[in-house]
Amino acid sequence: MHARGPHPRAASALRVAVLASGRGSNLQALVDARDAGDLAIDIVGVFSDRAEAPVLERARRAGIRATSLAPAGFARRAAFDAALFAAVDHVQPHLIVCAGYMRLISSAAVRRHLGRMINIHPSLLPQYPGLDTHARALADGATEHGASVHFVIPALDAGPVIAQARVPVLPDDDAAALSQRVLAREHALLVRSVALIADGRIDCDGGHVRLDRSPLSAPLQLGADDRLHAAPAA
Ligand SMILES: Nc1nc2c(c(=O)[nH]1)N[C@@H](CN(C=O)c1ccc(C(=O)N[C@@H](CCC(=O)O)C(=O)O)cc1)CN2
Ligand SMILES: NCC(=O)N[C@@H]1O[C@H](COP(=O)([O-])[O-])[C@@H](O)[C@H]1O
Repeated sequence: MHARGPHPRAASALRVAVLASGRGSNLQALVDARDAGDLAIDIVGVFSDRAEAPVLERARRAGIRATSLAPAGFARRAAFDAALFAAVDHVQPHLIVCAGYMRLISSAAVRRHLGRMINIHPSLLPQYPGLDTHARALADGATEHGASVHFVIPALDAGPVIAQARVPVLPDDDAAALSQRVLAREHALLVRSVALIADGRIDCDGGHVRLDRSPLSAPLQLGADDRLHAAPAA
C-alpha cells in the first residue's frame, strides 16, 4: 500500500465513540495504542447497554466519558436506539466503533451513521454472522477461523469488510480456546483498521470499501507483523 497524504482532517484527531457490552479488551487496545502514540484518535465516549459492563470501568480509568442506557427502559428497540445515539451524537464522533456491542442496531440509526460506523466481528465474514461464531465453526469442522472489521449496514454483519485476521483451528480446540486465539488477533486488527480510517486512507463509498480512494477488491489481511497487507491475488 503506498502512503498518501493524510486526510484533510489531519489537523485534528479522529473523534471516536465506542459502543460495547462486555469486558472491553478491544476498547483497551484502542486506549493503549492512543496512549502509546500509535493511533491518532480522541476517544470521545464509551456507550453501553449494560450498566455493569467492565468496559465502562476501563473507560473511566482511561479518563473517557462512560455512559450506559438500559434497553428495559424503552418499549421498542427503535426508541432505545434513538436515545442511545442521541447521546452518541452529542459527543460529535467522526467514527463509531462497535467493539463487542451485543445489540442489533435499528435500521434508522444505522442509516443515520452509514459509512461512519464499523464493527469487529469474531468470524471470517461472510462466514458465521451473528452469535456463537466459534462454536459454529468448530461444529462445522472449520480448519481456519478469525475476525473481521466491517462497516455496519442495517443487515446484521453483512457490511463491506475492511480487514480480517486469520487463525488456525487446532484439533483439540473448544470454543473458549478458539475465541481466545481469535481475540488475541482482534486487537491489532481493530487498531490498524481504525488507524487507516484516522489517516483518511479507508472510507466507504456507495457500500464499497475504498483504500486511498480506489475500491478495495478484497479485505486487507493482518500479517504476523501486526500490520495490514493487501490480500494475495487470487
Ligand atoms: N444493524 C446492525 N447492528 C449491529 C451489527 C450490524 O452489522 N448491523 N453488528 C453488531 C455486532 N454483532 C456482531 O458482530 C451482533 C450483535 C448482536 C447480535 C444479536 O443477535 N443480539 C440480540 C441480543 C443478544 C444478547 O442479548 O445476547 C438482539 O439484539 O436481539 C448479533 C450480532 C452490532 N449491531
Ligand atoms: N457479534 C459481536 C461480537 O461477538 N463481538 C465480539 O465480542 C468480543 C468483545 O470482546 P471485548 O469486550 O474484550 O472487546 C470480541 O471478540 C468481538 O469480536
